[in-house]
Amino acid sequence: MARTIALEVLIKYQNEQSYLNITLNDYLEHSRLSRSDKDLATRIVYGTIQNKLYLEYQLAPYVKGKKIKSREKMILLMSLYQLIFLDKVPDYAVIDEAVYLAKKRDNFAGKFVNAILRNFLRNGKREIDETDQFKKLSIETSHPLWIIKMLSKQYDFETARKICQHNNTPPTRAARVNTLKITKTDLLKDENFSEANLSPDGVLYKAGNIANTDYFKNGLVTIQDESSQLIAPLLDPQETDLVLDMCCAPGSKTTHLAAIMNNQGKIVAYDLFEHKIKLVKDNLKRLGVNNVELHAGDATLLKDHYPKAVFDKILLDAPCSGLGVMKRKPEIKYHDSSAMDTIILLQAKLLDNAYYLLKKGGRMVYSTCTINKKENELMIKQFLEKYQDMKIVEEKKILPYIYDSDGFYMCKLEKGK
Ligand SMILES: C[S@@+](CC[C@H](N)C(=O)[O-])C[C@H]1O[C@@H](n2cnc3c(N)ncnc32)[C@H](O)[C@@H]1O
Repeated sequence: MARTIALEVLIKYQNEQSYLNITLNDYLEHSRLSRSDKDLATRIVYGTIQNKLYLEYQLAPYVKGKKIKSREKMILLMSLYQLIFLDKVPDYAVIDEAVYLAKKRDNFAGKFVNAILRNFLRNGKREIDETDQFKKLSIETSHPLWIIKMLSKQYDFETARKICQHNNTPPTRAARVNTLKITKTDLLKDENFSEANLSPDGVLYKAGNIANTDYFKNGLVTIQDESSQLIAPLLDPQETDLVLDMCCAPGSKTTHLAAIMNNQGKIVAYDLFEHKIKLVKDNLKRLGVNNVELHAGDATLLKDHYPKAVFDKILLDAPCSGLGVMKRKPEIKYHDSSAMDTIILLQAKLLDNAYYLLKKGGRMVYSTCTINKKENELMIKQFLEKYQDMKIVEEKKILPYIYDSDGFYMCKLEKGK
């Protein structure tokens, strides 16, 4: 049953380009799987997508010149993932289940899948036969060649290798203490929590999914990566400030800003999508936040809705390519690189709006969860060329392998008086 669900999620992802985490959670919530079967389905789904190019490379010699339906191909990829990467699952169980899934549609497909998987077991894994170091790393770590080349050019090959290898390791379970409801000292009395590596408000949870605990349900903690937890403190909002959060959903940083402000002052928060505003509302309620005025709206048009220079502080946590979070969201690796041009234009427009609305002497933070310099350092360089009364106060970049956290960029800027 775990594999049936894994296959359905993978096919939906493939056909609809859906988000893996949302689709998987949806299927798991409506299933009757045991905890351990849910874990297995999760590992198969994430592992197959995380290692997709490598698995396709392993499959290639067996399907060369043959017509293969996309459903059968997915069954083969997820079975190869289990045979290669999961030690505790017996080979015969993987093959039996694969044949069962394939046969559901047609008997011949069952025989085809059986023959390929048994051949693979006889021959074993293929060594990567590639002399070009970029192509080799691309197959080895299942990152498209354009990402390997981009990271190698912007950093260097060794750094690109470390980033891509790290992206295939399991993510940490980081959470943020909600200081509106509990102190970190009190939370750490439960030994399932330990100190985080990087964020002063962060903790790590050792006992499974924190979302299922009363700590989470009662709003004492919230799930947030450690790098992301550095952004609200960098803005340093005060209890008397009027703060604008331009792209707020699902509200991780809005609620962090509110906690730092002790629920005082006011945060005006926007996000483009109505359905995401609902997620923010739920988080505000769960975490006991009550100083936020929430709007669904396009933040590239805010200049038309507010007078110039009204906000003391502005957070622009911009939509981005997400290349810093490929470990937690492996499907990002396979997004079309051409989407980047549209994102860059959007980021520049949002920055124009932030500039217009920031008070003289006010401070803003521009942040992204990508490590692509065009969306980060270069974006800010162009911004500073355009608005010469802006200056950088502090700039930080976190590569994902350094603290085992998401890759993030954050830049604090000040407007001249
Ligand atoms: C990086 S996410 C924000 C994460 C959020 N700050 C948090 O910490 O939970 C970027 C958000 O920008 C929103 N967005 C995209 N285009 C936008 C626009 N034109 N105006 C406002 N929000 C936008 C997306 O819906 C997405 O929720």
